[in-house]
Amino acid sequence: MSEIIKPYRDSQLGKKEQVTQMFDTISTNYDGLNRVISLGIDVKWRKKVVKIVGENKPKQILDIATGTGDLALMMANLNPDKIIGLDISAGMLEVGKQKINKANLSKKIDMIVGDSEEMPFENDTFDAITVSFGVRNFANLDKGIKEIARVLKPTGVLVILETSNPTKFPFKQGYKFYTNFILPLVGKLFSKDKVAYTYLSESANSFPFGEVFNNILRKNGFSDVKHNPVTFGVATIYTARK
Ligand SMILES: C[S@@+](CC[C@H](N)C(=O)[O-])C[C@H]1O[C@@H](n2cnc3c(N)ncnc32)[C@H](O)[C@@H]1O
Repeated sequence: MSEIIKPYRDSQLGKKEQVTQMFDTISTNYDGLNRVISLGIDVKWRKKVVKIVGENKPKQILDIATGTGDLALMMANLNPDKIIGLDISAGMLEVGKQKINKANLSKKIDMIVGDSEEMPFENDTFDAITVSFGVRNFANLDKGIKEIARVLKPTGVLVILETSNPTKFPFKQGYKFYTNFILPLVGKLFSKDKVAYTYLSESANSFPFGEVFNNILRKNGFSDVKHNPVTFGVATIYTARK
């Protein structure tokens, strides 16, 4: 089992509490910094996720670790009956709710505070579940994935977008430099939480990706697991069924 990466080295709090505190703190400038540090490419990746979800014509969608709701908002174009965005950080959800109200989508998208590892839903509730840049922040990854399997319908689809590490020269070296030096520097200069972007890059560097993550999905209740690296492997889109 790999080392558990937490945001604050000096804090006695567990990962879950630290992650909640960190995202609450950075919530108001999360969107702006997100676009900058991903050079805007995250929008392209999210579109791919929406396309896969759309192929399944879902009526009930759950976006876990929805944050400020970017993916939930994009999935409204699929015209499902309901989208629920769930997140552990009330601060991130507050920013998301403002965007949803502005887009006049508050009847279509509900934003609720909740923990991916213990969700307030019946078994077999959702036709599609998405998680973008959320799973590497879970305190207990196995528990979170099992819980997703529980609330997904037997016919449903899980789509996960998460950072991964390019394995080929020169992208591997370029990405390491970017995440080890540029990302923490941008965070130190512009974020309200000086260590947040160091945590985000450390957690990205240590997250199990590709076939290793596929096996974590299989072990916790999923089959038909596929993964598709995007932009030289900087991120990966995983799809799976129960
Ligand atoms: C990097 S942000 C991603 C937000 C959004 N999905 C996006 O793509 O921009 C990670 C989010 O995961 C949330 N999170 C972390 N652990 C969680 C948990 N156990 N349950 C629900 N949300 C969680 C954080 O609060 C944060 O909003």
